[in-house]
This record gives sequence, structure tokens and C-alpha cells, in this order.
Amino acid sequence: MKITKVRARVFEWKGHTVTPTPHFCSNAMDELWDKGDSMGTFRFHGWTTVEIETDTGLVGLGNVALAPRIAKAIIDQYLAPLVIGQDPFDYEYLWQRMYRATHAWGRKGIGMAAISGVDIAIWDLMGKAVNQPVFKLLGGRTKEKIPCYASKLYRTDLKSMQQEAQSYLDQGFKAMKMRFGYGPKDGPDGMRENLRSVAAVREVIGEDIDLMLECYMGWNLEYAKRMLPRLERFQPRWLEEPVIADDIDGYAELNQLTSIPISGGEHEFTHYGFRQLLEKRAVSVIQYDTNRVGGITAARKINAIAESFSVPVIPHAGQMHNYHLTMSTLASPMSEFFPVHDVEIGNELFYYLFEGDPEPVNGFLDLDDDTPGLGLSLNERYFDQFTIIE
Ligand SMILES: O=C(O)C(=O)C[C@@H](O)CO
Ligand SMILES: [Mg+2]
Repeated sequence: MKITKVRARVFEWKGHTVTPTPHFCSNAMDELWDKGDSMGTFRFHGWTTVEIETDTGLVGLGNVALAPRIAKAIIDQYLAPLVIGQDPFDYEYLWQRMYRATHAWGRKGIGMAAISGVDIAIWDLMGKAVNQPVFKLLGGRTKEKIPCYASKLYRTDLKSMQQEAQSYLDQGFKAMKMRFGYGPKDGPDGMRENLRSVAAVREVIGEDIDLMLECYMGWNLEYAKRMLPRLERFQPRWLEEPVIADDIDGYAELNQLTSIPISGGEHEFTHYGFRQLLEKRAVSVIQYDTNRVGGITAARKINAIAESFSVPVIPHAGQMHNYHLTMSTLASPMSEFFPVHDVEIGNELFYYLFEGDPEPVNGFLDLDDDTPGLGLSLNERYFDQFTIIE
């Protein structure tokens, strides 16, 4: 089989969106004096799709969620020529070809995200070619079903957060993740608000439900060191991305500070990046996202390294490219799941662009043994709500 064409398309959402309220989610812009619409940088209202065509007529589908127009340009200009004419089953060779050819600028960030989109499409193609789901190519079913946690609970008024938490309990979730709204610039009041929000959610869900806490890089080391001891009594399953992704020593320090496990990795890239995080004991939970980290080819290597460190991998965002990896490794005990709702931050945009994702039942997801590839296709129902760039 030979790759004949790589078609990268940008989908920019032009439909209805919900604007986040102030203090909706702490984030890396919060430390600046003029943060503007701080969550603006971290709203993802566009996507790049990657369709890889072959001389057999089979088409593999991959995707990239970051900086879509740039990802498309990288794929069109640099990556497509490297894979056209090649056999998709040479996935490791093709990954190295893309990684090494773009090494001067592509190792981390959008370069690697673009490689990820092509690599995911290649794995989808391989699954389709042998008529097997991708998780079967990766080692098969290591769990009957995938436990998943509901991930939303942005900071709004506490009553609404409590109602939202209750709705996840009603749907059978045994774990959920909430966001902090306040950080170092918000002083003692903000600190109190952060603690109040965790107390409010804990009050509804009790002690037996796992609660994950998300900072989204909106704190700094000093603030995190003051917050962590105050949060211990809530027994969170983990505290996520307390500081910016480059402060690896900060992660390591925080990870040893209290009984609260520190998680991170959704802004880290390739097995080289994760080796560093693991060797420094910087995180107790790894959260790569397959469509950023280097695709399935890199993610499976990270799973192997993480397994040897006994550090669980719970990928960022859920979604099919992550679910297949989670299903096929004991290193991954669980998946993230973004509930379907109106387009807000953009995490949920996935469901407007793709179809085939499993729906959780009582807090578990399952993958179909009989659907070849990743089981994802483009959802043309909403195409008229996107600007599509070919
Ligand atoms: O789900 C996460 O871990 C994220 O970081 C999502 C992001 O949109 C912040 O809420
Ligand atoms: Mg996160």
C-alpha cells in the first residue's frame, strides 16, 4: 500500500459559542498585568483534520487541535512530501523521517502537533487495512471497559457547580475534574474562593468520588506551595498543571511537598520530554495528548516508559486517539471525558466535527471490537457551521 495524497483541512467554528465568565479557569496568562481576555488564548475553536489517501482507496483520518492554520501549513509544506509514496505500515520510519526532517523547529509545540495528526491518520489507515481496531494493533484489550472521569466544572457560582457535580453523579461517574478560578494575583480572597469551590464540590460528591483539581498553569511555585497544604484535607486524586509546563523543577518540588499527586504533560512532547519528567519525579500522573505529543507512535513509547516507572498515564482530553492507547495498556487506568455541550472553551468542538466517539455509561467507555481503525469519521451535519479551509 502506498500513500498517494495528504489532505489537511482547517475547520473554524463560526456557530454559536458561550463566552466564559471572569475567573472561569485560571491559566498561564493570569500572571501578566494586561491579561486581556485571558482564556482567549486557551479557547480552541478550530481544528485541523488530516486525511491520508492511498492507492488502495483506503483513507486514514487524523487530527490536530492546536493552531490549525499553522498545523495545516506545516503538513502541506513539510510533512506531506515526506510521507507521499511511502507505505503507511512503515510508521516508525515515517515518524523518524518527519521528526528528523523538521528537527530544527519541529521537536516541540506545533511542529510536533502537526506530526501527531499525520501519525494518527497513519494508524487509522493501518487498522482499516487489516480490518482491526487500532487498540488491537497496540496490544489489545487490557480492560473490559475504560473507566472515565467527567471533566468540566469550570469556576462559576458555587450552586451551579454543585448542580453540575450532582449531574455527573446521577450519570454514574465515579470521578470528576474541576477548575480553579483564582491565582496569585487574587490575594487571600482568591485563595479563599479556590478553597470554597473545592469544599462546595466535595460537599455534594462525598469522600468516595475521585476529585481532580485543575490549575491549567495559572499558579506559580510560591502560590502552589501555599495552596497545596490547604488542599490536602480534600484528598484530591491529583492537582494538575500548577505551574507553566517549562518549570519542571517546580513540578518536582511540588510533587514531593504533600500527599497530593501532581499531574501534567498535556503541554509536553515526545518520549524524550516525558523521560525528563519521570526521571525528575516531577509528575505522579502523565497526561500527554496523542494529537500533540507525537501521535500514537510516540505515545506508545511513553506508555512503556511510564509503566517502568509505575506512573499512570491518563491522557488529556479523552477522544478516540487517546482511548485506543488507554484500552491497550495497563499503564493507563482511566480516561478523561469531556461532556458534550455548547461550544465554550472548544474541548467539546470535537463532537461537532467528528462522530464515532463512544458515550460513557455509568462512568465507563467501551470500544468496538469490530470497528476497524480508530472508528472516527467526519461529522458532516455541522459542516455549514464551520469555515473550511482547503
Ligand atoms: O482537560 C484538561 O486537562 C484541560 O487542561 C482542558 C483545558 O481546556 C482547561 O480546562
Ligand atoms: Mg489539564
